[in-house]
Amino acid sequence: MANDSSFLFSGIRFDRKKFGADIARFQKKVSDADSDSAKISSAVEEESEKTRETASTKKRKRKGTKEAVEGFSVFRNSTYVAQSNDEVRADEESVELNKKKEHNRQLERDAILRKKHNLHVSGYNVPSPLQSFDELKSRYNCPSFLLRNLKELGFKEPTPIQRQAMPVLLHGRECFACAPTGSGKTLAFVCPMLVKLKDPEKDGIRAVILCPTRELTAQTYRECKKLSKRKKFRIKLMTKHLSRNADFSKFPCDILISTPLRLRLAIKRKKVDLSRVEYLVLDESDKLFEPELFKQIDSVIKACSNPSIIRSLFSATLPDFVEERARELMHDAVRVIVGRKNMASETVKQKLIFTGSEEGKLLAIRQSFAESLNPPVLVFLQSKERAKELYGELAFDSIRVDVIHSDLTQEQRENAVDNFRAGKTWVLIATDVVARGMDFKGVNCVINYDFPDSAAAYVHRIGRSGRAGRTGEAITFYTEEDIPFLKNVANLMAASGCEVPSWLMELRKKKWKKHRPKRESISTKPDL
Ligand SMILES: Nc1ncnc2c1ncn2[C@@H]1O[C@H](COP(=O)(O)OP(=O)(O)OP(=O)(O)O)[C@@H](O)[C@H]1O
Repeated sequence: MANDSSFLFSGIRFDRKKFGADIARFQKKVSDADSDSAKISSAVEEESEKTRETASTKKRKRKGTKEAVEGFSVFRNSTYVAQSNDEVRADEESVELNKKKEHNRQLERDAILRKKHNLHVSGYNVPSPLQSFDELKSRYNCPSFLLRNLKELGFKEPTPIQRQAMPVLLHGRECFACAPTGSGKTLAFVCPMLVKLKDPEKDGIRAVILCPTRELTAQTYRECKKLSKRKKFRIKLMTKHLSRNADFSKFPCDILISTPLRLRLAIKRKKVDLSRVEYLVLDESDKLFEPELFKQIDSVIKACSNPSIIRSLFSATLPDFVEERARELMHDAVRVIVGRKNMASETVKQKLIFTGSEEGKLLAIRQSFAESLNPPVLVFLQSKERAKELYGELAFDSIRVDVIHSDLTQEQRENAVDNFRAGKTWVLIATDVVARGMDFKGVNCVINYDFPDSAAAYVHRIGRSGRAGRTGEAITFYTEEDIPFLKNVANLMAASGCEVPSWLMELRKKKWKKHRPKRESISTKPDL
C-alpha cells in the first residue's frame, strides 16, 4: 500500500501528520475497496475459472467419451475419465458375461435335447440339434418349397439323426453318422443339400450321392425328386446307358446319384467332370469302403477335387476302419451316433430257430407260411444260386412269391421291387442285394433263411422291417454250421432289447465275417 500511496501522491508535498486521521480513514477505504475489488475479481476469476473448467470439462468429457470408445485416453490422470473407462469396460464385460451365460444355457439346452433323442456327438463346436422342422426356416433360411414338401410328405417332426445331422451339414461341416435302420438318414442328407444348392444351375455337377446298389440309387433318386418338387433341380440317376454313352458336359445336372462302379466308368471315359462338386454323400458308407469297392470310391473321391467340398458318410453300421478313413479324409468333421453304434433296430422282434438241416429249413418256412403268412415277407439267402433254388421250391406253392438277385436284368430287378412295393408279391426271396437301404414300407417279417455272413449283414437285413417307428419281426434259421456265431446274434438281440435264453448268452463269441459255409442244395425232390 505504501508503494501505492507514494505513486498516487508523487510530486505533492503532503503533511502526513496533519492529515494522519484522514489518511488512516482513506487507507482503510482504499484497502476495503481493494479487498472488495479483489473479492470481486477473485469471484469473477473463480466464476470464469468455473466457466473455463465447465467448458474444458465438457470438452474433456466429450473427448473422454470419444477416447474411451476408441479405447485410448489422453486424460490418463483424470478421475472422471478413469471412471468412464471403467464403466465402459464394465459394460463390455457384462455384455461378454451375458453372451457366455447365454452360450452356456444353449449348451445345456442342446445337451438335454441330445439326451432325449439318444444323440451322441463329437467334434469341435457342434451345431445345436433341431427342435423342429420350423427351425430349418428360422436358423437356415430353408426355402418354402422344401418345408411345404416335408409337410405334404407327412413328416411332422425330425427324427433324431435328422435333428443333428441336418444342422451339421447346413453349417458347412463334414459329417460321419451312424443311426439305426429305417431312421430317416436319407432325408438327413438330402434336405441340407437342397437348402445349400438353393437354385438349379447350369455349371456342371454340384452334388453326388453314392449308394452301393442300383436299387438303392433308384430309391434315393425318387426321394430327391419328391423332396425337390416345385423346384426344377436337375437330378440324374446314373444308368448303365448314361455311364457308357453320355457326355455330362452336354446337359445340366445339379445332383447325380450313382453306384461307384457306374460313376467310375464315366470318369474313366472322361465324360463327367466332378471338379465343381460341392456335396458328396457316401450312403451305406461301410459297404462302400469294403475292399471290392475301394478302388471305385477312391477314384470318385479324387475326382471330386473342389477344395471346399462337404463330404458326409451315413450308415446303420460304422466299423472302426470306416471311422479311421473318415478322419483321414475329412476336415473338422462331426461324428453323430444315434443310440449305440452298430445296433439292430429296437422295433424288430427277433427270434432264432434251429432247423437242424437244409431240409429242416424248407419244412420250417412252409409250416410258418401255412400257419400265419403275414405279408409282405422278405427272405434272405446267402447266394443267388440258393435264392433261385428256394424260388423254384416255393413258386409252385399257393403264395405270391418272387425273387431278386444280380443275375436278373435291370428290368426284372425293377419289376421285382415294384411288385413287392405294390403288394402284388407277398414273399420276396432275395440275396443281400436288397439288404441295405431299401425302404419297403411295412415289411412285417424278415426271414434269414441262411444265417447272415456278418453282424452288419444281420443288422441291415432285419432292418428292412420295423422302419420309421413301425414294429416288425425277424426270424433267423440256424444249422450246426452256424452255431459258432450264435453268440454274436444273441448279443445283438440283447442289445436291442430282445429276450435271449441264458444258454445262448453263455456261448463263446467268435470273429464273424464272411461266414458263408457250403450248404446242401435246397430241394425236396429226391436225388436221382
Ligand atoms: N421325419 C420323418 N418322419 C416320419 N417319417 C420319416 C421321417 N424321415 C424319414 N421318414 C421315413 O422313414 C423311412 C425310412 O427312412 P430311410 O430310408 O431314410 O431310413 P434309413 O435310416 O436310411 O434306413 P437304412 O439304414 O435302412 O438305409 C422312410 O419311409 C421315410 O419316408
